[in-house]
Amino acid sequence: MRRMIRLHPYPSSSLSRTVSSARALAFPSLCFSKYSSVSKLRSAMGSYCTLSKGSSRLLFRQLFEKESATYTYLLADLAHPEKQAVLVDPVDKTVDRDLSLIKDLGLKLIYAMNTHVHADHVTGTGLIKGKIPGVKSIISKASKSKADVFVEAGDKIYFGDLFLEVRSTPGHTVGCVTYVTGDGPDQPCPRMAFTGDTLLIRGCGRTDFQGGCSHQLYKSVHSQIFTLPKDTLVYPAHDYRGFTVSTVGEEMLYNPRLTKDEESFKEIMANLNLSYPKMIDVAVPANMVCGLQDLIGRQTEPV
Ligand SMILES: N[C@@H](CCC(=O)N[C@@H](CSS)C(=O)NCC(=O)O)C(=O)O
Repeated sequence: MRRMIRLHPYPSSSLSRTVSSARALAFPSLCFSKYSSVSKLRSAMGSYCTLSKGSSRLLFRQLFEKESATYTYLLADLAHPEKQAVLVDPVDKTVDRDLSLIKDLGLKLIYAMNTHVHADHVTGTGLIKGKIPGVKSIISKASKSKADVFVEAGDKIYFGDLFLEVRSTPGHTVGCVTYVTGDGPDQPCPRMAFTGDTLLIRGCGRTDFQGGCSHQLYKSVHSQIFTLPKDTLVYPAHDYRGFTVSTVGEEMLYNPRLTKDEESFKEIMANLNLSYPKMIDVAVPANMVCGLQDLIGRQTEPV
């Protein structure tokens, strides 16, 4: 069953904002020598969509936590009277920074959501709930973790009049989901996919613990992410090499793992030889309760 998750129902507002140059910011200077013309490059990467009302009303920030190389994403609907906002994959160590930004920007945080049960850092969700009591935590039902709201494929998570659609993308963990900005005239264009650890830039999440499965990850990426428009922006939960954003079209062309056939992919994944995340024994139990166990006894700055 598809559900719409909206904490504060309100009538839609009419918009008369001028279209900004967000597209130029998203695609600063794509210029690869193998493409002899702009049109060839465009057909490989996906044609540009017309900027929507949703693009100008969306406030978007990519935030970084350097110890675990984790990205947290802040999204808000600036056209909504309350400027409702969500945080995707907050980290405990950077909660104060994130909440101070939210305060500076005059946003109302309504959801702290996770793409999955992380193994390398403790989620900031528990701390955030302690500091801003109305905030609700969100995670997938399949994660079997504790949270206020459990989501499944097809659910829409509203913040103001904008929404994130839930796509089930297991493989790195059983409960991994990808949150994708809405499809519609008043939603951001190009779309944005918050892929967690399912799809990384020129890589993907490991599949050797937490119910990981290479076959599932391959299927998830090909059926749930590579079927999005090619100009969809890909925002992962981690990057270890300094990349910040990619597109579906770019990953379909250049991802060294997911451009392979499934058998070759499985072989690559079986031979990654990565050491276990340093924090795994602390992070997984903490994240199974959305970081709430850490609340007691922790010294936190009031926001
Ligand atoms: N060295 C880091 C952990 C690095 C790591 O294993 N990253 C994960 C995502 S966090 S569980 C991963 O899937 N990496 C895929 C890859 O190809 O690097 C630490 O000790 O925390």
